[in-house]
Amino acid sequence: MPQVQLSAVRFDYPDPVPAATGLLSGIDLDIADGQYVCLVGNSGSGKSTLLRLVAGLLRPDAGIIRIGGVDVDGVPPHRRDVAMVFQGDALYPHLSVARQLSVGRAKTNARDSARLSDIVRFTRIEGLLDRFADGLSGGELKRVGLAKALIRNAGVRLLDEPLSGIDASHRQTLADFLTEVHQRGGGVTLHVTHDGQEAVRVADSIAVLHDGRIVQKDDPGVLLDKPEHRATCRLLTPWGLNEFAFASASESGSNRIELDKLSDQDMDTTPTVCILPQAVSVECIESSSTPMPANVRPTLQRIGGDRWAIVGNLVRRASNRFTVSLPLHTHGRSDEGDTEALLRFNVAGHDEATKSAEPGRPVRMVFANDAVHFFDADGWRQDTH
Ligand SMILES: Nc1ncnc2c1ncn2[C@@H]1O[C@H](COP(=O)(O)OP(=O)(O)OP(=O)(O)O)[C@@H](O)[C@H]1O
Repeated sequence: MPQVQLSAVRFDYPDPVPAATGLLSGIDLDIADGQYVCLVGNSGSGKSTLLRLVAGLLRPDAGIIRIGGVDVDGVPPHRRDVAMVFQGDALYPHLSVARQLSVGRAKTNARDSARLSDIVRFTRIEGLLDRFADGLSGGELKRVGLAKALIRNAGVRLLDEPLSGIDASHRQTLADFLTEVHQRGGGVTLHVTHDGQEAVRVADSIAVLHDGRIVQKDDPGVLLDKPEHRATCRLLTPWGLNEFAFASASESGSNRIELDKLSDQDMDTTPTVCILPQAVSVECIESSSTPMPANVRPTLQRIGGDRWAIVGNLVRRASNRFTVSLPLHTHGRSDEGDTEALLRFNVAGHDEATKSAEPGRPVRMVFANDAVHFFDADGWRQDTH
């Protein structure tokens, strides 16, 4: 039963980059036996560090790590039933790839040989078996490192960015192979990636690491429908996420919400509104109407109980991608006057109204309730709107 549990795990390197909370400041993560979990987070958020803690290459400052229900504090890496693929894989430079794959392995039986040849085929390293590690490209090293880890047949597979540096045409096959290895081998796979879309494709469950904690762990569908933290939204919708500062709601409640430009310094300290680009339709307001004036603050308006609309000027369309500009005030700097700030708003529309929209005209974008998410100043979901 190689389930993996981290409880209140804290870790900082001895000379940490100054941070308010520390690198890993209280990780709670529960991975059941049989689960394929992707850990997503920004670069530098501590994903590789977390894998190293589970592997036993680092020791937590506080908290407990259990593998198969057993506290593994003080248990060395080779006694933890884990196999790890590192980002920059460490291979022996003076050994052929074929020898690297057999290092540390007892004599194989027929079943092991069949497994080995599957791994060699799916990682596409047949042509590399006689080569030495120090002559391999980054992508080739990655595939050999992956093969070496998978051959170990451990109960816990720790994969650090296993698909980065792999050709686009091979990524899907290799991703499918990783899930197949997981299904056949059982146990736990913990796969680190900064690519939210990769995570959605391969994982049973996605854990989002932000600010030293796991802010959400759930089925990919749940994360996409109900992101509990804006980090989830940002990581799982890296392209085309429309994010604004929440400027104000009207007195009558929350049916009209004024938006503002989200500046880089306000990214993590102000209430925000995220609008997903999926399932948005763009309607022409009137073919003869002139573009919207620049001094109108963009307003998100509820239309009916389950849809929202916002008006902007269509500036460009390419295939189904639209760029709509919203004239914005500069957030919090009213003393500087109404600076016209244009924001690109990308949508993916498919219906007839969307197809007839022409650049240079005002348009109304309409989206369903579940495409709009509100977050408080600390980034947590607000369901009151
Ligand atoms: N040995 C070390 N000593 C000191 N600081 C380190 C060490 N290794 C990593 N760090 C720092 O700890 C932070 C987290 O690093 P880590 O590699 O865990 O992040 P990551 O989320 O995996 O990033 P990426 O996605 O860019 O690989 C980074 O700021 C990194 O510079």
